[in-house]
Amino acid sequence: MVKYLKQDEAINIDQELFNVYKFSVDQLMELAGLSCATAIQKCFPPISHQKVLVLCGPGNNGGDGLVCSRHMQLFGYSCEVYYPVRTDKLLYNNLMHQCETSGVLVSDSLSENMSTYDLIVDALFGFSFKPPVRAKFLPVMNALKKTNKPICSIDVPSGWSIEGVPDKDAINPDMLISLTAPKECARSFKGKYHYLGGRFIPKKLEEKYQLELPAYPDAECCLKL
Ligand SMILES: NC(=O)C1=CN([C@@H]2O[C@H](COP(=O)(O)OP(=O)(O)OC[C@H]3O[C@@H](n4cnc5c(N)ncnc54)[C@H](O)[C@@H]3O)[C@@H](O)[C@H]2O)[C@H](O)CC1
Ligand SMILES: [K+]
Repeated sequence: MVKYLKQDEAINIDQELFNVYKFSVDQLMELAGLSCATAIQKCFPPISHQKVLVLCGPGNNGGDGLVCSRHMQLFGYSCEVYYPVRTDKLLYNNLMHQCETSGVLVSDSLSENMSTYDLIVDALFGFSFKPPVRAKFLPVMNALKKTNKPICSIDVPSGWSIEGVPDKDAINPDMLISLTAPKECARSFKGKYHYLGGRFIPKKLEEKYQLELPAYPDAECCLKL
């Protein structure tokens, strides 16, 4: 059985990938975002889910969302990104520029009416989230709670504490793509599709943390759990 990670384990693995294995954040984010776009394409193809809203938060989970939207646009979706709190770093400025020059509309104003979209991608918060949600993100979290459109969460359903059980009024995504390995809270996931993505963990690191990752088929970058 694949291991479910505690918050500090997920953070330590991430740090080890950067500091010991010398990956750059750009590299891992590109692989993570591509694996998310690929998994989404398998479950919600563009023919039936053309118009997509990608909600991007202030950290690397939001960065995965930016990358994911660019790949989804290439796969034939029409993507719009809601990105309210931006990090003024070269990586994020470049990711935004790449989105815009790929035809993805990036905006900092929220369309309250999510019913015009066929699919919502939730890239607001990942494994570094600490509840409760801060004021700036309450409107988008409330809109997400209300929508009846399918939600696909990247790495963690936003608003869920990483190790606990979700609140009664928490979002209930239809799809979850766990990156590297599922986090403890993913045990409460009741949606239809649970995928694993982020196929970049060296064997030695997998063994050190006893991740027990399932074998990805062939050259696939994601896997249905
Ligand atoms: N090893 C991997 O699997 C990789 C995963 N990636 C993705 O990176 C995120 C984790 O990124 P990180 O920057 O550490 O944190 P988050 O995106 O989860 O969020 C931090 C961000 O959010 C703010 N924040 C925290 N709590 C709150 C709150 N209660 N309300 C509002 N805002 C909050 C905080 O201040 C930061 O700004 C992981 O989940 C994956 O998606 C990498 O892309 C590649 C390696
Ligand atoms: K998320």
